[in-house]
Parts: sequence; structure tokens; C-alpha cells
Amino acid sequence: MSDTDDGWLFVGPESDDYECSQSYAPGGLCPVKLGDLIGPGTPSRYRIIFKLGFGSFSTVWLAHDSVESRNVALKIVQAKSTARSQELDVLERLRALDSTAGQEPYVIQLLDSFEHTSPNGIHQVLVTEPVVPLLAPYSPYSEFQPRVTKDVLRQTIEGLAYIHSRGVAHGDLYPANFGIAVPEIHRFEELEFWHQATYPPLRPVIPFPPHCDPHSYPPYLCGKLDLGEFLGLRAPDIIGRPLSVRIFDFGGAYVVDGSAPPRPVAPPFYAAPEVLFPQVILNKEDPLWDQRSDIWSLGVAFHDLVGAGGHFPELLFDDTLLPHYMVCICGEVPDAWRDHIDSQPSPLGRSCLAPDITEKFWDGRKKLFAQRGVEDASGLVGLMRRMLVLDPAKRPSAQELLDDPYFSCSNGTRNVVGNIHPLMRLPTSIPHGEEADFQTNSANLLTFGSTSRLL
Ligand SMILES: Nc1ncnc2c1ncn2[C@@H]1O[C@H](COP(=O)(O)OP(=O)(O)OP(=O)(O)O)[C@@H](O)[C@H]1O
Repeated sequence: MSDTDDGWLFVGPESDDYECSQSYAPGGLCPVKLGDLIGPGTPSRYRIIFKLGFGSFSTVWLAHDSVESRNVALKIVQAKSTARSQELDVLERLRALDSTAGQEPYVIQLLDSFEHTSPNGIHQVLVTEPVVPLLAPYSPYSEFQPRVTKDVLRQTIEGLAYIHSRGVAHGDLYPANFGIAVPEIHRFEELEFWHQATYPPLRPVIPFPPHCDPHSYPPYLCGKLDLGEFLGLRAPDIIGRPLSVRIFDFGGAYVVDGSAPPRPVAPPFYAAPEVLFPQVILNKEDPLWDQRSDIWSLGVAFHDLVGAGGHFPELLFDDTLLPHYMVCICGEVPDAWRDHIDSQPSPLGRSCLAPDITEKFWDGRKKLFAQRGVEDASGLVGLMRRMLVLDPAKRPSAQELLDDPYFSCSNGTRNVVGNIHPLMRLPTSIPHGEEADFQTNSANLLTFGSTSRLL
């Protein structure tokens, strides 16, 4: 199957695995081929093995570090974002130089950084440990399904407390930016990753416009390596071992030092009210935000992390309705919001300020968490209610949250890799294609497919 898009030819099926080929232009992404050597030294220190992912500003590659004989992740930032990116400064601040007295920081660690010049410009390259996303799309072929327990939630708060203690606000805390440390990755050699690929992941790029500089784009786009699937199959001893969280993607983070914060990048569902309302309702692009905004985002992300789907209804396509939901779950309305709330029809079917609406909402959540097998559902609701407060000044700090009663007792459930939550368990026959996608995601879809399940 082939398709054209503004004069570019793509060969292969539609897929989210590939970055947009038009991002390969002056100022844009760095053209990379498998086997390329980049970085300092002669020969260059890092050899590209496979693509791990891509974001709005970068591509991320698994590479072999020939100096330390280990496998690393290289985040190669697009040229036009390199000059203004604060990510390197932030990651340097978050380096745990003294290993914080033997404790893990639960934050991705910077191993190296350098600049790389391509025909598209100068690219910042950040070298970190490779991680597997905590909520990786679960592969039906792999046993690598991390069990998210109270302990994992605690690690995320400890990580956030560490970030905040270094004067940094993350600004993009949503489920995709939580990962798991996988030191097992160092055992494998380049060819073993290649042998794992069950389909040809390379897609030729053929530009039609005659003005395209052939050096600006790679000869092909590379599909993503599913590290969770790879490790589940190739390192079965990983299953059942303790799990250690890594917060990553500091591309939207900044050092809170009194200067204006960068433009917030958190997806609207996870954005704190002080970000969402000015951005979505007042059309102000640069609202003020800081560490307290992270507390809100993490509270929302907990909902996904415990396997209960999104906190707000998935089918809510209109972000301007989010303030009504925020008022409903918090049981209060800020003065500055009142005109908006009063003038818009409530998406909840009744006033978002109805007297019993907040308690009913949280009772529903308690039942939902209990159904999903979440440990101490009432305790988790209590913790989330402390985090989801409209006024940022009234939110507890991450450090204070560590003393929450939710963390004082545990039923002993261990946070391990590969202990599949019963509701996440996939059918024994292996589904393919669209069927596989539907079944993989069905837990979330069924839970939050309609507004009526919210209350
Ligand atoms: N250390 C890592 N190990 C494994 N995969 C990674 C790592 N860092 C990033 N990735 C993958 O690459 C993707 C893009 O990375 P990241 O989110 O940091 O980029 P970004 O350009 O800042 O994107 P955005 O802000 O749009 O999310 C991630 O979603 C993840 O799948």
C-alpha cells in the first residue's frame, strides 16, 4: 500500500510508529540510519541500533556505547529546538552524583551529552539509560506487564519530590513519561535486537518536490522497537523482579528561579487548572505554572497508572468542557471561573456544583478502583483528593504527600515486572491487527467510554 502526503511518497501501511518525514528539513530532525556512528571520539562513540520512539521535538534511538560497553538511549533533538531547550540544564541538575545515600532517585539519569551537526543543523544529543514505558502498550507476545502497586505510586511521588528538591518543575507528567529501569538491556548485542523484529520496520522515504535536499532526509524511516516485548521474550528472568520507576522526558521542564516558565506542554487532560483555564478558555498561551502544577498532573495520571483508564471521559473531545469536570471533582469554583461555568451548559447532565455531585463522583471512583483490584481504594481516593485541588497554593508538596496515610500500610503486594493484573490479562489465543489493538486497549475503553460512568 502506498500513499502521498504533500508531495512525499510513503510506502507501507499507516502507522503511529513513524515520525512525519516532512520533519526532515533544515531546522528539523536529524537524519539517522541504522549503523550510523555519532558522538565524540574517532571512531565515534555511539552506534545506532534501532529507534525507540519519537516525540514532537526529537527522535530517540537505542545505541551501543563503545566506551562503556553498554546500550543507551540517544535523544536527538530537532535543530530548531536545540538552542532554546532547557532539557540538558535540567538533566544535569537531576544527576544523582552522590547516589543520594544509596537511594534511587526514580528519575532518568543523564549519562552524556554532545552536539551533532547534520545537514539540517546542530542537534543536541542527550544520552540516558533506556527505559520501558510503565504503561507500554501491552504486547500479547510478552509477559512484560508491570504490576502497578502502591509502591510504584510511591516511587513516582518520591521521584517528583527529588525533581522538586532540585528546583525543577517537570511540566509534562502524563502516563507516557513514566518508565521502568531495565538494566537487562546491556546483555544484548546489536544483532539480537534485529532478530527480534518480526516485520520489516524500514519504510522508504521518497520526496517528490525537486527542491528537497537529499541530505536532509534519511533513506528510510525506522519502526519502533518494543523493548518491553523484547525483554519479556529474551530476558525472561526479568519477570518477577522488583520494579524501579524512572520519570523521563524533561523537554517541557524548567528551573523555577523566578524567570517566566516555558509554554506548558502537558496534554489538556493532565494540565493543572492554572494552566488549562487560561490556555483553553482565555486563549492565553503563556500561563504561569510551577512545581504545584506537577502535583495536579500526577494526581490525574494515578488514575491511568492503576489501570483504571483516563480520569476524565475519553470521549470528551472538547477541552473547554474540562473546567466543569474539575469543578465537579473538587467541589468548588474559583471566582475567575464563575462566569464561564455559569454561561456554559454543564456536560455532566446537571450542575457541576450540585450539592452531592463531588461525593458521588469519588464514591464512584472508590468502587471503580476496588473493581480494578487496586490496593486500598479508599486510601487512594483520599490521596488523589489531596492532590486534585483547584488552588495551587493549597496543594501539598510531593514531600508532604509521602506522609499520606495511603503509604503507611500495605497488604504486601510487590511491585514487580511481569505480574499481570487480572483485568489486563489478554486472551490466550494471540489476536492480530485491529483485533489485537482493540483487545489490548479494551480495559480502558470499557471503563471510560461514556460520561455516564463518571458519576
Ligand atoms: N530513555 C528512553 N528509553 C526508551 N525510550 C525512550 C527514552 N526516552 C524517550 N523514549 C521514547 O521516545 C519517545 C519520545 O521521547 P520524548 O517524549 O522524550 O520526546 P519529546 O520530543 O520531548 O516528545 P514529547 O514532548 O512530544 O513527548 C517517548 O515517548 C518514548 O517512547
